[in-house]
Amino acid sequence: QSWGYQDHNGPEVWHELFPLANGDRQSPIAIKSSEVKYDPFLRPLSFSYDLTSPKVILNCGYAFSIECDDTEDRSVLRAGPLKGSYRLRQLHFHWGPTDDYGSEHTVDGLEFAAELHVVHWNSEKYPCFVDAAQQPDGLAIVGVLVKAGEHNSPLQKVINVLDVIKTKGSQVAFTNFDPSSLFPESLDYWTYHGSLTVPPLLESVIWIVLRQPITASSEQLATFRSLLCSAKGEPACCLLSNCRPPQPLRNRHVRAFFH
Ligand SMILES: NS(=O)(=O)c1ccco1
Ligand SMILES: [Zn+2]
Repeated sequence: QSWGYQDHNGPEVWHELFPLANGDRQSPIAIKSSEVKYDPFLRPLSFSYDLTSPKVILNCGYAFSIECDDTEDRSVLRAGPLKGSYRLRQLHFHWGPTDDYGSEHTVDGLEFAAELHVVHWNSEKYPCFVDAAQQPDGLAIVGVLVKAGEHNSPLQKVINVLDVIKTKGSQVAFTNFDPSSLFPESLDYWTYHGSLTVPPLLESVIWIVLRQPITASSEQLATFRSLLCSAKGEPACCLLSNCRPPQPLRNRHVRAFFH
């Protein structure tokens, strides 16, 4: 694709090709816990994931993603801030060049080493992901902050295959994996209306950012950075960072499930 995360094609110039970049419900955002509002009508998150939904792990050039079979309602996210049920589509990570930053959402000015995104689409209202991605309530993405620290063993299953998908466009079978094995113990969350954080930056996402970070070791985080954004046969170019900085909140409020 034409865009990326380097100076010549990164987040600061995405607006030239994708005008939504300057929209009024862009993601990520800087969450300020003193400005969120507890909402007693928010419900606990409810998810049910089928181990066999994940099918392949893909190096898409700007990240690696675990792509799931979303041809039926086998793995879904419900309740929380959502109306209806949202079908699991894919999960992927964002990271930075060092352990000091790499998350997309920040909390009280704190940047985390990485961030997991678990992407779902509103399969009750829309026929497919691409249609849902055009609607204001089409997508629900769970964001999980990743702190540098203890080794993360469920994550190691993912990391072990990254050497087989080093170059952009490569993929390998990846199944029998439970995405919720990557969730923290607490499902406390903040929620707000935002967008995809990569082009085309569509403003169709109900964001659900978990308050409790998970950890990953420095070695595990370093493996993310060893992925290449170049295709096989091209000069090697490491994917050192793929995080978009926080965007203006504009006329939005962040609600909290907890208080
Ligand atoms: N980074 S993200 O989760 O907003 C996303 C999902 C699909 C494209 O971009
Ligand atoms: Zn993402």
